[in-house]
Amino acid sequence: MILRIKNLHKTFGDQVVLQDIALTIKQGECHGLIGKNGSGKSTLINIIVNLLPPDGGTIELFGKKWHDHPQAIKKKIGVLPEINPVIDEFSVQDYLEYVGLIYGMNQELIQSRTEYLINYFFEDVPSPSKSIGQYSKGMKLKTGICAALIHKPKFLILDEPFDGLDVFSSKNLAAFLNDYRAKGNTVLVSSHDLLYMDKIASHIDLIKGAELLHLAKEDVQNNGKSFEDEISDRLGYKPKELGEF
Ligand SMILES: Nc1ncnc2c1ncn2[C@@H]1O[C@H](COP(=O)(O)OP(=O)(O)OP(=O)(O)O)[C@@H](O)[C@H]1O
Repeated sequence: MILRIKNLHKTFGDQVVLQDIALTIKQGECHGLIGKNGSGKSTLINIIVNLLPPDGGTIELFGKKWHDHPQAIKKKIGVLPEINPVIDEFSVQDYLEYVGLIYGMNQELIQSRTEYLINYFFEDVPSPSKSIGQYSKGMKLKTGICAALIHKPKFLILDEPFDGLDVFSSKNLAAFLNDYRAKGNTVLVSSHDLLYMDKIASHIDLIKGAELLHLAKEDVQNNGKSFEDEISDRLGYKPKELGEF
């Protein structure tokens, strides 16, 4: 088992954001986490990756709890959090090297992985003399995605990775994630992009009213409705009356 969550609760003040959440993710699955703005996707991801404490419940990654085995868990997961932690003063290459060194990788491996990831995710190789702070939002996002992958994590967790990528980069990321999963790795991705969720997810987890609903991908696809319509119906999306503006 890659991830097992039981009875998870989280409140901010008197706002219940996550209530009695259960989630099991097995090796080789790709879970798409979907929910409206403010539904709790980033809160759930932040709790899973130990950036935020839950108010109750248990979380096990690779059969281990965070407080017992923090280093062992960290080595096996790769994370793009909602707030992308790139260091603006570094070049893209230096930042990836820095992250690789934190994972204890040797220079040769860092260099070959950096080369591969930059060639795959970037249209042009970023200038080593240009700092990340001088790049666009999409370029920073790509740097964050590369950093999450540098140590080839067994469990990749990406919070809204398609939010800011151009169409070609989004297609490349989707293809990469499908291949990564096919190689036996496991993926959790939150996104509002239902097109890509349909393309990459083997399982769908919907946050609705602080609860997590689990949908089998085949059920969403096989009932005659489009993926988008099915998800919208499940979330209870009702178009607003336009009225007079
Ligand atoms: N530090 C905090 N203090 C108080 N409330 C918070 C805090 N962080 C999140 N919230 C609230 O928790 C709820 C869930 O927020 P979260 O960022 O997890 O939603 P989300 O589903 O990721 O939203 P989006 O799709 O807009 O990124 C929101 O109502 C938000 O205002």
